[in-house]
Amino acid sequence: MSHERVPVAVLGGSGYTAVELLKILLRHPGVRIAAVTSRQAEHVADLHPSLFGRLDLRCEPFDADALKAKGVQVAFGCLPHGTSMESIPPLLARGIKVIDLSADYRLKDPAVYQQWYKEPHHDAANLAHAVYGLPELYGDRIPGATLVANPGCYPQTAILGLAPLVAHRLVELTGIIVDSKSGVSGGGRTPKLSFHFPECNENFAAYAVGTHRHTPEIEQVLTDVAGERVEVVFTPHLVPMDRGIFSTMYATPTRAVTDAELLELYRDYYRGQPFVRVRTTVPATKDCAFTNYLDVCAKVVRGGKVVVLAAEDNLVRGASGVAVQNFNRLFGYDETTGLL
Ligand SMILES: NC(=O)C1=CN([C@@H]2O[C@H](COP(=O)(O)OP(=O)(O)OC[C@H]3O[C@@H](n4cnc5c(N)ncnc54)[C@H](OP(=O)(O)O)[C@@H]3O)[C@@H](O)[C@H]2O)C=CC1
Ligand SMILES: CC(=O)N[C@@H](CCC(=O)OP(=O)(O)O)C(=O)O
Repeated sequence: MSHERVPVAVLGGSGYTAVELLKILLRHPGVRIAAVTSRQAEHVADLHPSLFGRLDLRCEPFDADALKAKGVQVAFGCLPHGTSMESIPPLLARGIKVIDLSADYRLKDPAVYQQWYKEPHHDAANLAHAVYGLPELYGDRIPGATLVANPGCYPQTAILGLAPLVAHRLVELTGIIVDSKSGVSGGGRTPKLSFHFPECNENFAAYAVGTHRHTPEIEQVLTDVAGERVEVVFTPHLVPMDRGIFSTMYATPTRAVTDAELLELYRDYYRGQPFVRVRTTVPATKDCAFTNYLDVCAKVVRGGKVVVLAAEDNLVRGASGVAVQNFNRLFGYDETTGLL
């Protein structure tokens, strides 16, 4: 298929997901970066020296009319949740599609959003038609979407790690344990005390125990996959490394299973999916670093529990890579364009 390059905008240009996205978009043959918005009136390469000589563009303030006038067809929202749902409605109203990397349009029920995000949802109208952008599960819904809610970083490891098991009811659907670890870039570039070098270096700790806002996202999608309520205990940890997420999931099988059966099950479930690698060996964050791959391996251990191990790069597969996967589906490109 031959395409004109699609003019795109990146919102929240100074952040980590934005720079990762810009690097991918620069090597995408079907994209023209028409605008980068930021509250900082800087050249993009001054905010991100790694883009020096690669992108000659000044950041501009967010203005939906100005983006429309530039012919922007799709905006990638790299903004914090809360801010995102303020910026997105004027874009949609002007016919600009949006791939939102924030969590604002992931949870179907605004009351659940308020419960876990501790603020009311302000855009229920657009929430109602947002498509959850996890291509391996909802790929068919993406081409016709106007608003794609890019999935969360931790949730992708848990959802893709557990989906084959819950889809086949091979494990009990409640009490599944999701024990996750993230590198510090998972917290973004905006400074915060716990990400300050002396605080997190040589340190390892859990946070948001029992309260992390990715819990309802994981449950919402796995419940959809199972067709019955799934409940997880999700505990995130901060690891003193730059990037990567590793999740270990523990589930109780509903009948005796073997490693060979699990391998077959996962291979079948992800057949034809270019970015999920079903492994026979234990994955590691370095195996997926700087790539859009999510590696997964399921094993039966002593006592009969099933243990699932999943690894990804939080900034690529966890955010900007999967956003481009969604872009490819929206605009009819091969799913892997720009990503291999
Ligand atoms: N980091 C990760 O691994 C992942 C992040 N995400 C999500 O992607 C989004 C972006 O994350 P990330 O890039 O890490 O975050 P960063 O903190 O690195 O960047 C966010 C950018 O948003 C802009 N911004 C911040 N506050 C405001 C505000 N009040 N009003 C307007 N703009 C604001 C800033 O850009 P500027 O100063 O240029 O205006 C800032 O650089 C978030 O919603 C995050 O939850 C999703 C998956 C993984
Ligand atoms: C290490 C760290 O702080 N991680 C972040 C992940 C945030 C993130 O990226 O959230 P979304 O995927 O929902 O946008 C956190 O736990 O809040």
